[in-house]
Amino acid sequence: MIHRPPASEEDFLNLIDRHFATAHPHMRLGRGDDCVRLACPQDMVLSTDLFLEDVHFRRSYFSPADIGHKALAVNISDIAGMGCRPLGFSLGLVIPDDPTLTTAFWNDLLGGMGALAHTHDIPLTGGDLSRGPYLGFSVTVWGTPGPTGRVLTRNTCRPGDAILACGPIGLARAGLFALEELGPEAIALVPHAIRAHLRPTPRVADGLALADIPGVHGAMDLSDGLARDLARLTGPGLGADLTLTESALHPDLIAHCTRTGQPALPFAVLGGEDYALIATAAPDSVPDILARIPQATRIGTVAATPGITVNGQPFDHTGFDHFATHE
Ligand SMILES: Nc1ncnc2c1ncn2[C@@H]1O[C@H](COP(=O)(O)OP(=O)(O)OP(=O)(O)O)[C@@H](O)[C@H]1O
Ligand SMILES: Cc1ncc(C[n+]2csc(CCOP(=O)(O)O)c2C)c(N)n1
Ligand SMILES: [Mg+2]
Repeated sequence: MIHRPPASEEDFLNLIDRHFATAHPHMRLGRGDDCVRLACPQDMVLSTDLFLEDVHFRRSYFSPADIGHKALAVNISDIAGMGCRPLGFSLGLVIPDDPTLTTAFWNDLLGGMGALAHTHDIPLTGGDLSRGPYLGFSVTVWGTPGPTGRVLTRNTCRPGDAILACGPIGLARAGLFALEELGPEAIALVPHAIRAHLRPTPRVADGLALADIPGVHGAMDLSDGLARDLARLTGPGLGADLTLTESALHPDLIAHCTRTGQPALPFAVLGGEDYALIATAAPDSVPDILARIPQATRIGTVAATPGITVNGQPFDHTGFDHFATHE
């Protein structure tokens, strides 16, 4: 039976129960009723993200466990981008009529998701499932601020603020392009880039640390690439002067760009799906930030006029947009 799709909704829900506990201190009443009853703190943040086959992932190079991990990881990353910690999540599933989506497949997928949920000690509080034209996930995750009660937002920086990044820039894009070109074979060439694309790590600890430093003015997670997300961080009327050297980029990104004959810096600035955090901060707080978050790097300065420059040159390409035809 493990090699066939679950036979009924009830079978599916039983499978979910095998991977996710029905009791947790955050739930006063767990899955099984019309609604979950939560034990919530007063101050919460909440976010929803879709994760769709052939838009966000492909089954040809994502393992089932990778799909489960990333569907949840990109959502937890939004909580991290607010400087908060996650508390729980719900899961919407769209499932095509496909004999290869066996119980074994779902066990692996829910196992990948469950392992990440376990890492962050967050319960699956409920969800919904339906037949549909292709495989898709809608995850809603919520969280709460850290001990200081501070939430980091966008549109809160001033000209002259430092721009910082926690996590590699552009690496996941190198992984995506290598996988799209070569399939799973790409792992031998650029293993870190492949992992960055398939298994992003939500940077919850970094976000909480940023929220704890008064000089930090704002933050967000980087999903559409610096070229598109920087303007969202600074808000209208401001821009970003980036100072980036190739030596600051990950060697796998350089290897991918060298092999495919393209300049590495623009590739990195366009890069999407890194789920790094970007933050703005008063310049005099940068040493404190770098001391407390050693993996953070300063990548530039907030400019008083809109637009992005990279090492003094205007950067006119835009990053990822679901509705644009070109990057
Ligand atoms: N269908 C929708 N209905 C209402 N609000 C939406 C809808 N889609 C997006 N939004 C809101 O628009 C804002 C930007 O959404 P978006 O999904 O681009 O978030 P993001 O954090 O910038 O990207 P990502 O989700 O990739 O991290 C969010 O506040 C989101 O809640
Ligand atoms: C098959 C395939 N084609 C293209 C991409 C690239 N991609 C898809 S969504 C996105 C931005 C983040 O998503 P969202 O804005 O929905 O949160 C990016 C960069 C991919 N991952 N897989
Ligand atoms: Mg986000």
